[in-house]
Amino acid sequence: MTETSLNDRADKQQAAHGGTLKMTARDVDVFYGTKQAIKNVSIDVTQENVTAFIGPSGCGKSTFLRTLNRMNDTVASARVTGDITLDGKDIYGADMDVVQLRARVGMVFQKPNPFPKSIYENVAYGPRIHGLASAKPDMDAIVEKSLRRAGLWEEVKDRLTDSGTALSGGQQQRLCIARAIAVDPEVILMDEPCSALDPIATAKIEELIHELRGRYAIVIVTHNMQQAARVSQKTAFFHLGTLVEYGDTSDIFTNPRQTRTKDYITGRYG
Ligand SMILES: Nc1ncnc2c1ncn2[C@@H]1O[C@H](COP(=O)(O)OP(=O)(O)OP(=O)(O)O)[C@@H](O)[C@H]1O
Repeated sequence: MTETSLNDRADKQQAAHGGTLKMTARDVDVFYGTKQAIKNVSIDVTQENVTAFIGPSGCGKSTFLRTLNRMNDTVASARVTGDITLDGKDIYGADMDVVQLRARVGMVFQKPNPFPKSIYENVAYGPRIHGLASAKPDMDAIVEKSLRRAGLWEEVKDRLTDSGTALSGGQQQRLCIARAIAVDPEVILMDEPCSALDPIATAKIEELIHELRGRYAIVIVTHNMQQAARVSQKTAFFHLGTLVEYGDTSDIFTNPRQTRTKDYITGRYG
């Protein structure tokens, strides 16, 4: 295929999705036992955009986020149906290596959860189990690069042997982001990453999200509509397990098409 036609194809893909398609979900249902938490959700996650999932408590944002790296597999009662792909490949397919998948689609949780180990070890652990570094200098380079990308290097470079749990909450969360980055992910899922942080630590994480945008496809669940407006380019509004509306963040917040979205963003419920 000529370079021109490859470019044409890429342009068309961009036009179709407002970005390069990274993950797709089609007709996804999630059940906990007999209770249905997600109903028929279809959405595209694009490379260049930060995608925010918003909606009232219990609407299924976290449940849906966790389908994107099969984190729901760890919940015995959870059952997922429908199709979810990463670079066109079915992530629920029999030949998908779940450990590999969770490195490619990393996750940062609501409460910072560093291992009770040194700062260095927190970052080096993943690359070690995935065999990404063959010698100490390689590992040192991965640890430094990951901490730099997470905006933490300057604060910790002289105390890499200190425990990760001794850092402030905001630093711990950036350490968890560095840990996700260390295994070279393609997508980073963030489940309310700032809800346990003060406003200054929150601002740093938001700044970091801006810096990481494009290098990684990012999906963030947030309760905070201002945060969604600040950090994302695409927003998905969930209500009672359904995806009510998905579009450009600017449209969702200024010109929503659905009454339920409008009611939520104007504070009528939530
Ligand atoms: N492990 C579980 N077992 C059973 N039900 C669950 C489980 N996790 C979530 N649920 C239920 O699934 C529904 C969706 O929950 P989920 O946590 O995904 O919503 P959410 O929008 O992320 O809520 P919040 O904003 O409060 O975190 C809720 O009714 C919840 O009670």
